[in-house]
Amino acid sequence: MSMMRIAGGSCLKGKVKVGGSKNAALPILAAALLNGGVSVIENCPYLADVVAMIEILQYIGCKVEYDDHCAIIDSGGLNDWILPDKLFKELRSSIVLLGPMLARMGKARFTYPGGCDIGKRPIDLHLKGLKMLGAHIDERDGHLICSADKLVGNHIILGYPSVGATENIMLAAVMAQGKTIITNAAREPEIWDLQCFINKMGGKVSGAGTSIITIEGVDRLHAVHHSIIPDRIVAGTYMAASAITGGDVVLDNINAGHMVAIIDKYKDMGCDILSDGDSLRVKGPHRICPVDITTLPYPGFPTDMQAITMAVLTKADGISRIVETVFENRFRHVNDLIAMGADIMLCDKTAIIKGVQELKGAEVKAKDLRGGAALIIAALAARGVTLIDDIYFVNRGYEGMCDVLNNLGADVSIVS
Ligand SMILES: CC(=O)N[C@H]1[C@@H](OP(=O)(O)OP(=O)(O)OC[C@H]2O[C@@H](n3ccc(=O)[nH]c3=O)[C@H](O)[C@@H]2O)O[C@H](CO)[C@@H](O)[C@@H]1O
Ligand SMILES: C=C(OP(=O)(O)O)C(=O)O
Repeated sequence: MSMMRIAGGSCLKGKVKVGGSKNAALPILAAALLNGGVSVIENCPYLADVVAMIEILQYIGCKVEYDDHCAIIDSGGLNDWILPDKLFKELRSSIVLLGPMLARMGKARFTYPGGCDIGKRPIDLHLKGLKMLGAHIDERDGHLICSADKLVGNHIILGYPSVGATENIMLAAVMAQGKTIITNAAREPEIWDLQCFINKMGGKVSGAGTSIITIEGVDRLHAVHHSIIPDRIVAGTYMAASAITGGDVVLDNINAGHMVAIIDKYKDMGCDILSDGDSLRVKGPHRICPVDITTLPYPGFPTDMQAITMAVLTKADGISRIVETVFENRFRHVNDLIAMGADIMLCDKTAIIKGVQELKGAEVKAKDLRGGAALIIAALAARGVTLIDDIYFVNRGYEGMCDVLNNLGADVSIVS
């Protein structure tokens, strides 16, 4: 297994070109099943989760070419309704294949999805929504068998604005008979990007970005060409790297409008942030100011930035509080930060972070994607060398992170 070795202490300076969003690319790859034809998807990041999603599409009969961040998918040959267990468990977004599979094949057999181990992550809202569109679901031997003679639009009120459930219902409803309304839908930018993709292939979806999404079912869709939105969490991670090292980093190819909650918080932390819409210049402060954060669905502060921002706050000039409201087990990075000299106390959903003068290098282990990224951020500012084991978690969400950080002046390498 690979480890990341980071010799801390460099002040990061330079430019980063931010790639396409993982969480937008994955449902859009799933949506490529719907048109039974060609989808050209640009700015598609080269990440472990994207590779797994492409392998699933190939397994069930699609032709896929992937080169230079462009995926070309021909879903005309879709011929299998049994989704491969091992690949399905490699990522969370495999579950959003269910909606398009029902729309195209009328059935699907699948196991429970994978993704970061940050809570129970049930799929009840997905299944309830699909049942309301006419799907039948049976559980047998650890597999779910889902079928529908036809899908019919309905009014679905989500008990929680789940990102994945909103996507799955949108995808199933695109070719359903009649109108579907999703109330209390997730409002994340990745949902808006999915709506753009669906509409470019001839779908009729409106309202993404608000909590009410309307889908008018259509009979057929056509070929589509689309470019994925920038990854706001990757951008936020390099913002954190600049903040904790007192650096001066320019983030190119971002959408500042998708990052308002993150930018506001990093300004409160003392960062000097200049934005011109699709680029951001982030200058880290001399001393980081403590802040209080509550993670919330969009447009609130994203849970995916929680661990990363906690790493920055370990060096703040005072006490910060972070309340994690989205996932019930997303503090697994805390003990490793403590091993690096951080002073953090956990009390149920709240982490109390007392800033310290200095972090020190240590041997630590990534437990999930953003928790792993948080350890990298802390290590950049720590005295001495940090070794981060199980670094493969980070490859699920960051492309070429070692090179990006070294280009900014860090001292990072992968060791076996
Ligand atoms: C691939 C992807 O896009 N992943 C993102 C997506 O995950 P994901 O789509 O899994 O996140 P959800 O919005 O569905 O989950 C939010 C909360 O709802 C709960 N829930 C969800 C579905 C369900 O059927 N029942 C239920 O109880 C979850 O356990 C969790 O506590 O949104 C999360 C919240 O912004 C992000 O952290 C993830 O990075
Ligand atoms: C939790 C995340 O991903 P996933 O939902 O794919 O596990 C994430 O991107 O931070």
